[in-house]
Amino acid sequence: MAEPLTIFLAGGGTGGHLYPGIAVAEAMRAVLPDVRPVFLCTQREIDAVILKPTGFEFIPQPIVPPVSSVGGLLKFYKSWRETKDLVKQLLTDRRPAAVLGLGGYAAGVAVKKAAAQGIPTAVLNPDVIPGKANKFLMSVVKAVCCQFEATSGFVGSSARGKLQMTGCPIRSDITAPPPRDEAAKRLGIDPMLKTLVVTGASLGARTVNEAVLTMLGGMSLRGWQVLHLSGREHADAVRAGYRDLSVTSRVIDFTPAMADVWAATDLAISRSGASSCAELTACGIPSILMPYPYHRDMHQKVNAEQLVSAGGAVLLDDEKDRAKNAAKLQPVIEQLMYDAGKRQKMADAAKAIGKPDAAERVARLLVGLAS
Ligand SMILES: CC(=O)N[C@H]1[C@@H](OP(=O)(O)OP(=O)(O)OC[C@H]2O[C@@H](n3ccc(=O)[nH]c3=O)[C@H](O)[C@@H]2O)O[C@H](CO)[C@@H](O)[C@@H]1O
Repeated sequence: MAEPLTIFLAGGGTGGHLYPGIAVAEAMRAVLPDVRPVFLCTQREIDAVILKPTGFEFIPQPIVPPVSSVGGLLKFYKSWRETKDLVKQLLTDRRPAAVLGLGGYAAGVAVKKAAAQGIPTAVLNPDVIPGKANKFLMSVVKAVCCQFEATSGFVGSSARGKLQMTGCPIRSDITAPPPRDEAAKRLGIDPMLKTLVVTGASLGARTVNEAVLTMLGGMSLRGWQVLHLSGREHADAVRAGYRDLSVTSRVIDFTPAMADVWAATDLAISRSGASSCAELTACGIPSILMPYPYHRDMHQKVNAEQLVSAGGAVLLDDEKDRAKNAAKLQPVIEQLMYDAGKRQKMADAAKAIGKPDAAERVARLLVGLAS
């Protein structure tokens, strides 16, 4: 009997890196049932929280993020060396047929080492602007899987030929959404009310949470409820915030059931990480995007601009100040909440640039590289 094809998926540390990998792993199984995806993730708690329920094998690497201080860099180099030893062993023991980098600091060692050994490699690049790890890896990989055409303006001419506009892979249950009523029931929200979803991605976003709570203190929500995905770290503060408000709300710290969430969403306030953008467009959801304001390259803002220029979203800079953010948010929300026609136009525009089959495209590419 032929041995199953092992494929390494390297990266982690946030949902934004892991979920596209999970989507590709699921799609590879559909293309080739005896493929064996193995995740080389990080030791962060969120990685285990996300990967355990999938049933896919995962191996945490000792890698830590590079922090720009002498101590931080020393820690990073030490963890890089330890990760190199682990990866070297894994490449020998498990003999993967291909390696996919999922972006971020936890992808670098495995993709680089595999490429040096002649194993076919590719990276996912779902943000418009490639991150440091992807820039570092573009010269060694065979393919760079992108979500946005605009990425070609941010890479050198040698990498440009490797770009493939696959889209950002999305979990399969999200692209085949359940009926809205059933989703609302499972989420514990009222199916008769319209739903404003607030999300700061898998870890939550304190400034987004605070902006929304402050805004809600100054308005009433006729016919609407709020489903607030707070992030684990911020759940207590957000729950306490709603106690003082007369708003129908449900706070969930983190849920893997995003298919239910998006199926029940009428309007979203969201960060603009790559997967959030991919899900909002694939599902056709009108949104107000508040990009993460602390990255030097402001890549979430550039992601958001792609949805805005298509007409599917409104961009609102996060001023890192709850009162200023709330004051800017309120008129935009009020206008969209009570203008169903405008929401529908935005939903259609978002959907027009969505790529719901991205996972399958990347899976086929990877299986092709591996065989
Ligand atoms: C702060 C930061 O540096 N974030 C980066 C991180 O993604 P980060 O994880 O912050 O954000 P993304 O939008 O890419 O992904 C969030 C994912 O978490 C899921 N989700 C969210 C809440 C929840 O309760 N349950 C759940 O499953 C969403 O459905 C989505 O799939 O990598 C992305 C890809 O390089 C970048 O674009 C982001 O800038």
